[in-house]
Amino acid sequence: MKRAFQVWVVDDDRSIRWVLEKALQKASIQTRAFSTANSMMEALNRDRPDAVLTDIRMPGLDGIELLKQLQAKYPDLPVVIMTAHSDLESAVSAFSGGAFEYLPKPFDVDEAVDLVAKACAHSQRAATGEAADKGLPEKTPEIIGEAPAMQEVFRAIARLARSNITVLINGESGTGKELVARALHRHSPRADKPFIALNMAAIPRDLLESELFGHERGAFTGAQARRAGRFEQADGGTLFLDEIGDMPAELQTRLLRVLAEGEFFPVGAHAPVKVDVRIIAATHQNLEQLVAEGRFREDLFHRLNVIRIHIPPLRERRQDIVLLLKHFLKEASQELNVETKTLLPEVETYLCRLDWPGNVRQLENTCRWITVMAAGKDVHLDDLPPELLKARPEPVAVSSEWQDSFTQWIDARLRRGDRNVAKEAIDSAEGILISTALQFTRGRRQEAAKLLGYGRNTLTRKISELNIDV
Ligand SMILES: Nc1ncnc2c1ncn2[C@@H]1O[C@H](COP(=O)(O)OP(=O)(O)OP(=O)(O)O)[C@@H](O)[C@H]1O
Repeated sequence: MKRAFQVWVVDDDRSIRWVLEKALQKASIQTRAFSTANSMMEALNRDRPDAVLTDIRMPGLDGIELLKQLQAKYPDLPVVIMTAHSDLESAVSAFSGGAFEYLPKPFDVDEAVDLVAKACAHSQRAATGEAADKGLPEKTPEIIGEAPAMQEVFRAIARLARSNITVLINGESGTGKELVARALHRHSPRADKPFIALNMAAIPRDLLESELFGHERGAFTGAQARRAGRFEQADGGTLFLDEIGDMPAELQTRLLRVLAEGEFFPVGAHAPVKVDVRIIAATHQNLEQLVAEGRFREDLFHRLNVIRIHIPPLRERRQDIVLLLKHFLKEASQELNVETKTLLPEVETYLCRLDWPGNVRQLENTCRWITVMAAGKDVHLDDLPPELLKARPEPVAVSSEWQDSFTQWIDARLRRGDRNVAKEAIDSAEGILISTALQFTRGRRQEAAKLLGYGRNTLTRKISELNIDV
C-alpha cells in the first residue's frame, strides 16, 4: 500500500492551522502543525515531511528566513507559501532555485489541499536536485495586480520559477507580456545570464534572419564584420520573441530546427553555432487560428505552447485600475521630479469605467500626461487627455426597481406589526451584498471585502454573524 503523504503546516494563526489540518486529514494527508518556524526547523532534525506549507509573516523566524534555511539545507523539499501578493516577490527571490508553489491569501481550502497534494507528488518524483545558489536577482519593475486573473499569472511565475520550460504568453498589446517574460527569467536558474528581447513585428523581414541568427563577415552587401545574432547573445539565458505570430514562414522553419537541435548556422556561415537558450514567446494573436489558416506552423506552435500564460486585458480586471493609476502617478512624479498628482474621486471612477484599449501601457502614458499637463495637484475631469474624455462611457442606469420592492416589503412588515424591522432588513441586505460579492470574486474574501468597502475582519465577522453560506 502507498504510504500516506506527510505535510507540515507552519502558521502563527491557530484557526488557519486548524482549518488546514482538518482539510488535509480529510484528503488522507498526514499533518503536523507548528506555530513557529523555529519549532519546525528543530523537528526537521529528526524527521522529514513530503512538503511544507508555510505562512510568510510570522513573529520570530519569519517565512522568508525559513525559506532561505530550507533551501540551503533541504533544496528538494517542496514548499507551498501562503502569502498576500504584496509579499510574493520577496518570497520568490528568497527561494530562487528551490521548488515551491504559491497560494495567494485568502485561499480556498480545496485549492490549498490540491496544491499540497501536487507538491507531495513532486517531492516523491524528485530523486535528486541541484541546489543552485544564485543570490538575489536584480531589481526589475514590480508587477501590479490583485485581480484573480493576475493572481493566476503570479502563481504561474512562481510555479515555473525553477524550470527552463518554453512559455507562450498571450495577451493584447500593452497588457504586460514583456514584464511577465522578464519576471519568468528573473526567477529562473538563468537569472544571471542575459534576457534578450526581439519583436518580430518591429524588424523588417529581410533583416530578421540575421538579427536572430547573426551573420558572417561578407555574408551580404554591407556585412563588414561578423555579428552575433540574438540567439547567440542569449546563450545560457532567455530569448523573448515578441509578436511571434508575425514571424515569416521560412524563419518559423529555422526556429523549429534550432529548438529541436540546439544549433544553427549564422547567415553565410559553414559551421553551426551551438546555443542553450530558453524561449519565451508572446503574441496578441490567436495562434490556433493562424495555424488553422496555414499562417503559422503547427509543429512550431506545439513546441512553443508547452505552458501558456494568458494575461487578460485591463477591462477584464478593472479592480487593478486604481492600483495601477496610483503606481504610475507616483512613478511619473518621481521621474519628472514633481509632486504626485491626486485624482479626484469622480476622475478615478471615470477612469475605472473606461475600456483602455491600449491596456496598461495606455494607462501608464495617461499618468505621465496628467503629471505634466494638469495644472494643480488635484486632477479634475477636465484635466484628462481629450481623447479619454471622448471615450466617456454611458452612465450606468440606476434602476429603482429594487427600491420599490423594498418599500413594499417594509410596508408589509409594518402592517403586520413586526418589530426590529430595520435589523431584519439590514441583515438581509448585507447578506445579499456579501454573497453576491463573494460569488463575483469566486470566494476570495479579501477582494470581496475591498469591493464592498469592508475591512477583511469585518467581512469575516459578518459572514459568521449572518450565517452566510460560503
Ligand atoms: N501589471 C503591471 N504592473 C505594472 N506595470 C505594468 C503591468 N503591466 C504592464 N505594465 C507596464 O506597461 C507597459 C507595457 O507592458 P509590456 O511592454 O510588458 O506589454 P506587452 O504586452 O509586452 O506589450 P506589446 O505586446 O505591445 O509589446 C510597460 O511599461 C510595463 O512596465
